[in-house]
Amino acid sequence: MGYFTGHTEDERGGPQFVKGKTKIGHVVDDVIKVITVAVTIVVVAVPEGLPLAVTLTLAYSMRKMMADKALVRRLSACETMGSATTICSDKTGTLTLNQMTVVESYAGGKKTDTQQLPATITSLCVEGIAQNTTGSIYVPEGGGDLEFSGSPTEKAILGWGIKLGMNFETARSQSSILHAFPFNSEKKRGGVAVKTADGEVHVHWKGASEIVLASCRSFIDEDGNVAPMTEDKAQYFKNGIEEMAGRTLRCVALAFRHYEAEKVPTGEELSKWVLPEDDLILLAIVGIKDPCRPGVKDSVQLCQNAGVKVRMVTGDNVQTARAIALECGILTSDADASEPTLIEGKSFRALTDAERDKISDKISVMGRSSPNDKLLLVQSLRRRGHVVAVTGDGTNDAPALHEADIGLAMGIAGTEVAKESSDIIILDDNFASVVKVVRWGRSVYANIQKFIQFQLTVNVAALVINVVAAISSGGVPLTAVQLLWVNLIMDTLGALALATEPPTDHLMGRPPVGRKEPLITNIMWRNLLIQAIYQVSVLLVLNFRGISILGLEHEVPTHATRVKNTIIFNAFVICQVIIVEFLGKFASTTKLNWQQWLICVGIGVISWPLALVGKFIPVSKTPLSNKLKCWGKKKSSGEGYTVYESSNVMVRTKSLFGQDVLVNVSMEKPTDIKLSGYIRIPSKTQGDMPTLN
Ligand SMILES: Nc1ncnc2c1ncn2[C@@H]1O[C@H](COP(=O)(O)OP(=O)(O)OP(=O)(O)O)[C@@H](O)[C@H]1O
Ligand SMILES: [Ca+2]
Repeated sequence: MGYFTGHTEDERGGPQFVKGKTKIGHVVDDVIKVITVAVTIVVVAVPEGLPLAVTLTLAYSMRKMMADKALVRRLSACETMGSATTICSDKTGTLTLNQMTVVESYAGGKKTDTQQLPATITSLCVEGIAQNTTGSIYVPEGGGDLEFSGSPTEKAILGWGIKLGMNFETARSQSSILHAFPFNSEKKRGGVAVKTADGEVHVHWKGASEIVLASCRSFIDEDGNVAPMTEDKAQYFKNGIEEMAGRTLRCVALAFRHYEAEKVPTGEELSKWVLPEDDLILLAIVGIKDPCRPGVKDSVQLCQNAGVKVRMVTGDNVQTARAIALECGILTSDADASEPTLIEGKSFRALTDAERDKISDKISVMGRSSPNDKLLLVQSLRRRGHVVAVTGDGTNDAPALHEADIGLAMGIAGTEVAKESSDIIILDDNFASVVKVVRWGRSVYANIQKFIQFQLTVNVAALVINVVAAISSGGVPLTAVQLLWVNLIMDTLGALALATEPPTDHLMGRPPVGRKEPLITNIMWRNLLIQAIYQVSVLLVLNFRGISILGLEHEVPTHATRVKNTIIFNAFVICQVIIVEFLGKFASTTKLNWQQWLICVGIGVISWPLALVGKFIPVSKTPLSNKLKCWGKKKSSGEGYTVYESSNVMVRTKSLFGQDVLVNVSMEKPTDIKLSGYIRIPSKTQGDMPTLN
């Protein structure tokens, strides 16, 4: 506008546009210039580096997390993990070592030493142990230690069998298996029906001690005779279990019953046979030691300091769970150990959804839980606004892993199905690695925040300077090339630099962001405004008064303007901590003398103490975005978060592996700037991309 009304000046100081005199070619040239600046300003204003930065920081941390024994399957899970408010962990294998040995046993109606057992008990126990197992024992040919295979619990029980004098091969050959019901976490027991050499049928059961005990009608006494399970005796065994469990032991009971051979189904029917599970005769109860992982206590403490509540959800006995929880610091004192802090899966299951929501927050330990109870707990916690991370290993943990905000599967003990439904696989099954994931997640979140703050500052400053200058004088101090260059640097180098910042310890010293906090916090707004205002005011002063301030009045006007603009550009860039000496002519800058350089550096350097001083300005707790509601950007407000229009941006970018990917950056929740979709665009060469949702 100013141009066509003759208000702008050309390089010789005369009007640039004189009606009838200025050539058409000139006008087109100048119009193109104006359009270039306009387009540049738009390019600068759009933070198109954001998806790149997000992808970069996620991909970078993903690679680093591999070293910390976490395999990330869904990229955005790392960032979500940073805002986790609670972790529901398994006990066996995650908090404990999963190295089990039988250290105590009840058999023959009392606490025993394996040596002095009557032969009837030993032979029945051996039969049950050898046949009712999914593990096996291998005897190395040249002698040496026996080799056990199977789950740790199975191995421990097989080991106890050896102590009883069992010879695995012989015991296996002495009877034949008719039908088996493999152990599962739902029923917490496994059984097998065998036919002995003399034609008898025995049904052996092995499983969670108090559950098996409840179906026993008799036991074998110290003389090897079957004796009825009186109330006294049942109580005696129960006390024994409680006492062992109280010392962190995991209790498994062995029982059997006779069955009429003629009643055993044949042919087709046999495979559908439901093994009889009542009227059992108790053979033995064993206490298995599975020590806490060293360092677990510290990891739990670390989580607590970070405001992340650790909960234990285990299939094990409530008392065992309690003892282990006390040992690793999930429970702090015996006083805690009452409902609902310590709860049994059964009672939790029996509640209604509303009742569950009332207590779920308080639950620290859930014992004797089935995989479905885990799911119920996760659902309830999520309804309470928690960001829930869940660990799981079994096939039927899949629903809970799926439902959780972050599902963590165990790499060693985990089944394929569990891994398939998880977001992250913990390769060494260790709880400490879970905590490391939290740390990485927080660092990812912080890096994205830093990048946004950085970009917004630069964008705001560049825009304001140019717009103000353009409106008032028609000329822009930062040219299109300069702006594009700055933009390039900001978007790529800025993304690289900030995305690859490693996590620091102080990340674990503050509470999690949870669901409610906006992505751009008030602190960020404050820092951003301070920097932007400083840069804008200094640079604008330079722009309008620069020539006199710098003492360039006596220079040729064109040169003076160039020096001034160069200073503005340099100061601007140094404000973003980047030096542009080598740019030379390309960005239409000229050589500066050392005093002029000093001014640039000086202006840039002031940004730094300013950032420190800024930290002392108090910031209100209510997110600024809430205060800005009236601006009409808001579409609807669900519980705890705000939904903005144009919430999804599909961006094409390159992954770290060099493939073209489409990234769907969802900004539905201010806390959740995340890759909600990640589609690989097929290319001829496909590297080993992680599978993403
Ligand atoms: N192979 C097995 N045979 C018989 N009983 C078992 C076997 N494994 C476990 N048990 C019994 O079942 C109980 C619960 O097992 P479950 O698989 O539900 O939990 P877990 O996976 O061992 O524990 P967590 O949930 O903490 O990982 C154990 O306390 C034990 O008494
Ligand atoms: Ca940009």
